[in-house]
Amino acid sequence: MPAQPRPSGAEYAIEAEDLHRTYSLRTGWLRPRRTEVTAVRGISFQVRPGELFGLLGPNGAGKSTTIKMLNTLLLPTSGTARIHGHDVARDTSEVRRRIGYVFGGDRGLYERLSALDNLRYFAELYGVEPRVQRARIAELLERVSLNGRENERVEGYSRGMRQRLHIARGLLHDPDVLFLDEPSIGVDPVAARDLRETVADLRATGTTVLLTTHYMAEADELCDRIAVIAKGTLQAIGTPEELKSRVRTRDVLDIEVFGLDEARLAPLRALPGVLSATLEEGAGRQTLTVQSARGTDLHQRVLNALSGVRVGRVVSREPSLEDAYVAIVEEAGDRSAGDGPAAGEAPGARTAVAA
Ligand SMILES: Nc1ncnc2c1ncn2[C@@H]1O[C@H](COP(=O)(O)OP(=O)(O)OP(=O)(O)O)[C@@H](O)[C@H]1O
Repeated sequence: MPAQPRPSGAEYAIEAEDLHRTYSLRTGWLRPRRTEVTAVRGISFQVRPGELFGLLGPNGAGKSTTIKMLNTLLLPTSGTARIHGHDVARDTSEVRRRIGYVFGGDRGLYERLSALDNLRYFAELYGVEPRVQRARIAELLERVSLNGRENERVEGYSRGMRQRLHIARGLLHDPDVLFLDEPSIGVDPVAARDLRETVADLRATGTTVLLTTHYMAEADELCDRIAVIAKGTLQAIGTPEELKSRVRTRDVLDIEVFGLDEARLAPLRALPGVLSATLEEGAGRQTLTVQSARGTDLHQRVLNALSGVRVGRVVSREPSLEDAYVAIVEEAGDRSAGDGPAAGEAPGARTAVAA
């Protein structure tokens, strides 16, 4: 749990109450018509001050839409959200004063300017008082480990350095709540580790963090609690350990395979005792993960079902947060459980097949 939450009059830093959001789209060219996409259908949760809270879910689950409603970029279609007790729709400027928003990727920094000039520019823009700017920028550069590199142009920065600069930018006005939307996307493993340290250090300042990520190891390491969203609704919420306990009664086999076609997963689904099978592709290799009820010795039967497929290492292991996540998302009927990179640091594609 966080060391020293910031004092606040409100019990919760973030409150979402039955949030809904529908997008209206114009489709068709000859005969245009309006269609509606409901991205978020009744999401409620609370985050305590100082908590590091993860929001996980497959592509299209509604994470970004939820964050945009919480950080005032989108109005909810119905429901309410509050930041430290301030309604996001009614007290917009007070909410904006209290939040910072950091998104992954390359947008949002001036390439031809140095890190220092970027921070000076945004400090002006965010109305940081001139007399506190200098000390604040120096403190943030140190906090994100960019001190000593602040006079270099951002165009020469690595992805990891840019992300840490993004975090410094998001903290310039000393927000109570920081939204971190996929901060480690496209960042190499070593830089991702540094980034995680930066995020973990935010705890010591009492900042509340809402983090979205597709990297389960990152969520497991960093988050006090995690909410899993699928199909626009909240499927599970709890500490990483609580979520993992949902699959504690399962056995997991990781099998390295080569050239496995998705169609070959069908016989695996049919095996008695198989609860799920996912195929992850990344860094030139495939890993087949099979979950089964504890005690069902599936090892040989799974290998028989893979006859003709080149098989490498086979590892039997304890269920991880990622296995819990796959189980939760599949229970929600979402077949894209593993969309995007998930287990390690390297981006990979996953195909989930519910048994
Ligand atoms: N501006 C928009 N107009 C229409 N539909 C949208 C818009 N933004 C999102 N959607 C739809 O709303 C649903 C939820 O999208 P959202 O971006 O919130 O999901 P997500 O969980 O953040 O996904 P990802 O992990 O891919 O970013 C999807 O079906 C998406 O296509």
